[in-house]
Amino acid sequence: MKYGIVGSKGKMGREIMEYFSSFGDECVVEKDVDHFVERDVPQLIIDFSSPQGLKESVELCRKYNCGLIVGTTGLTDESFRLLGELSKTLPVVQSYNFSSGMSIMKEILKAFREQFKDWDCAMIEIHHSQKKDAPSGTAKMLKEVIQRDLSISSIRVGGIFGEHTVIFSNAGEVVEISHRALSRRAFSIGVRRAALFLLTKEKGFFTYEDVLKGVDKAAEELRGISELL
Ligand SMILES: NC(=O)C1=CN([C@@H]2O[C@H](COP(=O)(O)OP(=O)(O)OC[C@H]3O[C@@H](n4cnc5c(N)ncnc54)[C@H](OP(=O)(O)O)[C@@H]3O)[C@@H](O)[C@H]2O)C=CC1
Ligand SMILES: O=C(O)C1=N[C@H](C(=O)O)C[C@H](O)C1
Repeated sequence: MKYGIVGSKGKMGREIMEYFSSFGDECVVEKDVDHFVERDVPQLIIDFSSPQGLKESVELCRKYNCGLIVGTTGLTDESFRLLGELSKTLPVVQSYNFSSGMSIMKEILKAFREQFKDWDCAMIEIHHSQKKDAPSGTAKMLKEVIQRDLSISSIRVGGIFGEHTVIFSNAGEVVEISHRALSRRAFSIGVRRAALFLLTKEKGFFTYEDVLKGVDKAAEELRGISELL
């Protein structure tokens, strides 16, 4: 596939380019703050930049008439308004966490949140020291899943790729539900799944859970990508 990346020189941008190139995918548009390269027309744009960068991604999607994958966190109401507008005519996949383990953690929390309703609850998220936003996008997303008010502690240290722990405790016990990314590959694998899903859609707003539900094995085999599963 031919794709473009906004945030191409960033940590995730470089990881995605490396992973996608192992499938023969071609990055034909690169965009950063002072960098723009256009080698061909992309079939989709991938945004791992900043809320400001996302505005540029939306403009690029209109220019190339192609879909958008958004991994950027710290999005504002205005960001979601722009994505909602775009999704009326083109497909958009947005997620604050493209790892499949995090989708499973969300399912676990959905299944058990009711049983923990009388327990205290708090969250800790730990990321590398260069991360700009706090709390992380994933922490905000998990808070929505848990459906209650809780405190989130954010730690920024070293090169940690991303750790999220939800703690339930009462006077006598503690239950912790944790996810830890062991490398950025955990995210880029999900981004490529989302890209293959996006290419089958004409328009609409989708989450990564929609991608996981909608990935059709037969269609994947037809495209020769069954090694992804
Ligand atoms: N959803 C998910 O699964 C994941 C999400 N993320 C999120 O992805 C985003 C990027 O993370 P990461 O790669 O670590 O960050 P980096 O700071 O390493 O990279 C960000 C990149 O975006 C570029 N950028 C920033 N603003 C603009 C703009 N206005 N226009 C064009 N380019 C811009 C920067 O360009 P320049 O260098 O020129 O400033 C840089 O290359 C963050 O929001 C992070 O939270 C990260 C990992 C997983
Ligand atoms: O900035 C990061 O690195 C990450 N950001 C995402 C977030 O804010 O939740 C996802 C992941 O934890 C890595």
